[in-house]
Parts: sequence; structure tokens; C-alpha cells
Amino acid sequence: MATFSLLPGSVALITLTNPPVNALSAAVRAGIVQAVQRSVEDPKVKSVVICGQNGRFCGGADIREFAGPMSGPPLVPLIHAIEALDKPVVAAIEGLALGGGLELALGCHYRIAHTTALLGLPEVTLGLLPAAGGTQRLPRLAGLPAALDLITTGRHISGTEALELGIVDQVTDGSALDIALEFAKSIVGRPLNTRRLSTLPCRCPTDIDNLLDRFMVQVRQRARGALAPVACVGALRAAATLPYAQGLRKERELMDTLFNSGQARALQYAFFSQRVVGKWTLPSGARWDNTTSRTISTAAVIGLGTMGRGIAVALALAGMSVVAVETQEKQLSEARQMVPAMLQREAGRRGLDTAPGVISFCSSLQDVSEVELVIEAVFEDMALKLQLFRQLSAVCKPDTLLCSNTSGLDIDQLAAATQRPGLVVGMHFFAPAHIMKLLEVVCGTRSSPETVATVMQLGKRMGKVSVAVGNCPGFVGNRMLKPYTEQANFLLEEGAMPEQVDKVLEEFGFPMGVFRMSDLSGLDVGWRIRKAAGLTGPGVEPTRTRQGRRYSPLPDQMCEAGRLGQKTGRGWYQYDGPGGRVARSDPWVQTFLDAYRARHNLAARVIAAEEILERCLYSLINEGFKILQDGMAAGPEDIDAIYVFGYGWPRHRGGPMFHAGQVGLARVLEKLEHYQQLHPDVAPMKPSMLLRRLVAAGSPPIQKWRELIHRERVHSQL
Ligand SMILES: CCCCCCCC/C=C\C=C\CC(=O)SCCNC(=O)CCNC(=O)[C@H](O)C(C)(C)COP(=O)(O)OP(=O)(O)OC[C@H]1O[C@@H](n2cnc3c(N)ncnc32)[C@H](O)[C@@H]1OP(=O)(O)O
Repeated sequence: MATFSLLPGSVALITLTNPPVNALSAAVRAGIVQAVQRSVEDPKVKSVVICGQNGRFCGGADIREFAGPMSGPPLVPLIHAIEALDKPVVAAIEGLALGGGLELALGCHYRIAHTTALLGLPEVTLGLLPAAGGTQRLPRLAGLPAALDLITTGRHISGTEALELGIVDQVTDGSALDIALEFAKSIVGRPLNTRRLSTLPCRCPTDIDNLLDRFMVQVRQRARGALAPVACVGALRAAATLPYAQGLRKERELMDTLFNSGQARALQYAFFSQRVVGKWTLPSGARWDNTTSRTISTAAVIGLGTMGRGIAVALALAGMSVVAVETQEKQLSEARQMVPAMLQREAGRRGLDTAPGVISFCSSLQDVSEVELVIEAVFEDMALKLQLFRQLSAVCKPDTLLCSNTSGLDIDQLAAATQRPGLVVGMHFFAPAHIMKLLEVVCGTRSSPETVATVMQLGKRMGKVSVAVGNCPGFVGNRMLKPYTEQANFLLEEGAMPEQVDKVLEEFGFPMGVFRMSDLSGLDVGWRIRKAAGLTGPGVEPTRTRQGRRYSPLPDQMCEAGRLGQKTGRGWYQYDGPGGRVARSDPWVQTFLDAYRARHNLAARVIAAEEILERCLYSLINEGFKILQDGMAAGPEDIDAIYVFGYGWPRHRGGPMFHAGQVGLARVLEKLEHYQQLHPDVAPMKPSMLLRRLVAAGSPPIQKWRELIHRERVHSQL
């Protein structure tokens, strides 16, 4: 709702009241309409201030309402009514003014903000555009270039930056509401003509077409198939070239298209998934809201390779005092040089003068004896990690949490090597660890709820999307990646080229196809894991069936030929030299594949893009269903958040499990059955029991899956 109060000095105060972010629900909009009407009709009212309850102006439209039929007064005429008032209206912006909230403020005659308030038009991140006049008023106020930047990226800016861009009239470090109330009294009777943004011309540079065309090219490149950023440029073109009323019509037309697109639904699902995963539950019944966490202020990182360095920086940025340990002299001295520079760069990028925490370097494990939490980031070798966990258990205080950054090894085994198995948990970061948003928090069988809560909380402080997952080989993300990369290798055996597979996946929206990604992370990573699993290496028969299932030795043979990817300048592609970044097709790979197929009597066939996409994605999705079935992820949102934030799954496609729902569960099942018939030796193609049950239950919407899984588990059918 919105409340109306008449204050001394004849100022009407309209307060938006809808915790936690005062979103513009139907009730709030109805409240504003009534309060504006009272302000018009009451002769005692000389000016108006609009604010939000609890120091938060407004978080925009109530996103939950987008899922059903819209009701209540629409926002566009409401904002016009405010703009048309002949009594001055001032927006007092504290906390946040986002989306429809900022559009409401743009309809006011003046805006006064706290310096730290967050302002922005983030609709693009929800697959929409600011359709309450935002695309038309903002460029009239801040100019076309600034509006293009803010609306196509959706980035939040501070009150201070908003002042620089001319979006607000004044900022304060004190109470924006107090200043606004005083200001409202002082401007009674001033003419308002120049304050009604819809009546002003758009502020454009001379060469509008050139600017818009250049911007469109950039936006299309960045968008990777997302529709909303492109539509935003279209709406801003209308603002720059058409009268306000026509521009507004164009804005609405584009919004209607976006609103009904699958992309908007996917992005809104992704918004809520991100929040759902913070509300973790464990099979034991421990949950985010019934478990206490400890606040960590001192931490250590063991092993200063690429991952360890990034983790140390991430911890320091979150305000922790960090001990960084590396036993190899050369690596330690490199880290001493590089890590402070990384820290400074990232602090600068986040607008901080200095990082809130500090990092000290040392070469002895004894130096971690006093810290509250240790993250091990040594080489991915179980024997090495077990030895380290035994040492840490002896050296550290009894209540120190011991965490491993392993990307797939058994957390229970590591816990068993210590005297404190309840305090052992996995913290699986993604490279570069100080930048990538995802953190898989791997809960071992004996990890205590307090340990999980502490690490989830720590992840949040580091600005990560932390997802609690179960302990199984590869956890969630890498477990699903395995059948996906395996399919890609099989496709090469059958006639595809790496470029062709990558193109299909990149057109789907991945920033990189599977082979370019493999070149970037290094082909030796998987090679080492396969050797440890006894799948390849000396003494292993060079067949295409290993351990009872189809196996492609192609990546092993690439490694044996010294083609480890970018680091060696050669992999599935060729690069300018070791460490090169620009991938070019390599005729060597064609010859290699031809020889391989000839050796194994494989006839190359032309493989359609559809088959490539279906086999890669559906085998990954099928593994996702198996993970849900095994209880290794609490719900589909957890898997989707992992893929969006850690594996480059295009956000506008929601995540793999959401995508399965969009395609239709019955169709995914039918396709898996089809490919399984063609390739009966490929185990990951065998449809999961859960997928079958969901289809049998009439393919319920994704929001209902958790309930069904829980029910079926109780009845032990999964
Ligand atoms: C057919 C055609 C129809 C066309 C209609 C045309 C007319 C359209 C007119 C106007 C359209 C306007 C579009 C918009 O305004 S879209 C919304 C834009 N706003 C946003 O994107 C903000 C989203 N929220 C956030 O970014 C953050 O939540 C933030 C506000 C920064 C607060 O962050 P934080 O303090 O970290 O808190 P949480 O994120 O955990 O959020 C707390 C809970 O609040 C819920 N929430 C937040 N924002 C909204 C919202 N806008 N609507 C509904 N709910 C919201 C969030 O889910 C959390 O809930 P819970 O505690 O249950 O998890």
C-alpha cells in the first residue's frame, strides 16, 4: 500500500509500504493513485514528497506479479498523473530506486538522493525494458549515451554517480527525506514546465544514427541471443527520433513482445533461483533459518597456483585477514608479486580505494595455526590432499574449519583423515576465483550444519552465489559436464569437427563451445582424472569401450601428442604460441580425426546442428535429473544457478533444468530414448527415473518438482 500524511508546511508525504523493497504491487499502485488524488484535491497541500518505508525508496515492479494476469492500476498513467500535477513533487530516494521505482522518480519534478542509494533500470536483466516511460524520460534527462549505457546493461549506480549524470538534483550523506521535505516547502509556486521530462526534447549528440548503429553492434555481440538489450536500443532510438507520445507507444510495443517471450520468463526464473539457493536445506532437515553460523575474520589459503591466488584475493576483498601459504619457493615469490596487484585491481574495479582485508605470505603450515578457516587449493591429487588434511588437523585450533577447493574428489575421505570431520566441507570455486560468482559448497556426510551455514554465509560475504550440494564424484557442475563433453567427443568420432560443435553451442548462447573451453582450461586436467580412474594410461587397452561402456580415447591421444590447449599453443585449435588466446582451425586436427576414424573403421557422416545440440544438452540435463533423484541438489533451481553462474549457461535460457521444462519434458524423454536406441552403449543417455516420473505426472511446472521429488523419495520410489 501507500500512505498519505499531511505534514507541517503543507507538504503531503506519500510513503510506499511493501517490505522488503517496497515493490510496486497492485496494492501499492492503488495506494499511490489515491494519495495523488488526495494531494490534488486537498487545497491545504502545496507540495508533495514521495518516499519509501524503512529507508528504501522502491525496488520496482513486483516481479512476482509478472507470472499471472496483471491487475490494479497501470503504472504509465499513474506516473503521468504525478508529472502533470501543478504542485511540485519531490522523490526522496534512500536505499534504492530500481526499475519502475526509478521510473516513478523520473515522473516527479525533483529527485533528491542519498549518496549511497542504488539507482538503475535493471529490467533488461529480467528480459524486459523500462516500460513505464523510462526509455523515453531518461535520455531526455541524462542524454542518449548515458541512457544507452544504463538501460542496456541494467547496471546500478550510486546517488553520487546519478548526480554526475544529472539524474538526481541533489545528494546528501544525511537524510534524503528530511532534505526533500525542506526542499518541497521552499519550491511552492515555482513554475514546473521545465521539470516535466516528457515535455522536453531528447538530449542527443549530432550523429544519432552513427551512435545508435555502433551501440547496436556492441549490444548484439554482448547479448549472445538475448532479445531485451536489442529491444532497449530500439526503444531508445524511438526516444531520440520520435515525439514523446510515439516513443512511448514504441516502448510499449517492444515491451509486449518481450513480456510474452520465453526469455523474460527464463530471466525472471533465474532471478528467483538465485534467491532460492540461499535458502538451503540439508537432507538432515538443517536449514538456513534453523542453523547458526560463525562469523569468520581470519582465513588461510594453502597452495598459491591460479585457484589459490584468486581465493586469497576473494577473501581479502570480503574483509578477511588472509594467510597465504605456498611451499614451493618459485610459486611463492610469483604469488608475492602478483596477488597484491590482483587485489588492488579488483578493489579498484569494485570502487574501493583499498581492499578491506590484508594478505600475508608464508611457506610454513605452522603459520595457519591461529586462523578460523583454511581453504586447501593444492594440486588435484587425493594422496597429496589427504596428507595435507592430516597435517592441518594436527596444526590448526580444534575449532578451525577445514575446506577443500577440490573440483570433484571425495570430501568424506578428506574428512576421515582429520580429527574433526564435522568441520570439513568442500568450497569449490571457479576460475578466476575472485571474479566468478559461483561457489559450490560441498556437504560431506559428516559436515555439521553449523559448518555448512558458516561457509554459505562466508560465500555470501564474498559476493558469491553459494549453492549447497551433496558429495558425489564431480559434485553437481562437473558431474553434469562429463556426459556433455563425452557426447562432444563421440560426435567427433562420428564425423563432426570441433569448430562445428562449438558453433552450435555458441549459437545456443554459451560464451565458448566445449572444445574452445577445453583448450582454455587445459586438456591435461581431464587426462589426469581419467588416468587416476584407470581409464587411460600405461597398460590400458586402447579400445573404444572401457570399464563396460563406450569411451572415446580422442582427448587422451591429443594429450599424448602434447596438445594440451592454449598453454601449449595447440589443442583442438591452434594459437599464435603457448598462452595464445585466439583460436584458429588447425588442419592437423582434421588429419588426426581422419586417421583415427580410419583406424577404428568409423565412417564419417554429416551431423546436423540439431543432433549436436540435443545430444550434448540432453545428456547433461539427464544427469541433472539423476542428481535430483540422488538428492545431490535440493532442487532444479540449485542446478540452474550452478550452470548460469559457473558454466556460462545463457541466463536468458534459465538454466539446463528450466530449459528442459521449456522444451517439454516429454520431448526430452523421447529424444533421450531415441539416442539411447542408436547408442545403447552410452550410459548417460539412459533416461533417468525422475524424468520418467515427471512425464508420467503430466510434466508439472518446474516450481512443483521439489515437492514431487520429496513425495516420491518419502515413498522410496526414487
Ligand atoms: C503485457 C505487457 C505488460 C506490460 C506492462 C507494462 C508496464 C510495465 C511498467 C513497469 C515495469 C517495470 C519493470 C520493473 O520494475 S522490473 C523490476 C525491476 N527491479 C529489479 O530488477 C530489482 C530486483 N531486485 C533486486 O535487484 C534486489 O532484490 C535488490 C532490490 C537490490 C535488493 O537486494 P537484497 O537486499 O540483496 O535483497 P534480496 O535480493 O534478497 O531481496 C529480498 C526479497 O525481496 C524480493 N524482491 C526484490 N525485488 C523484488 C521485486 N522487484 N519484486 C518482487 N520481489 C522482489 C526478493 O525476491 C527477496 O524475496 P525473498 O526474501 O522471498 O527471497
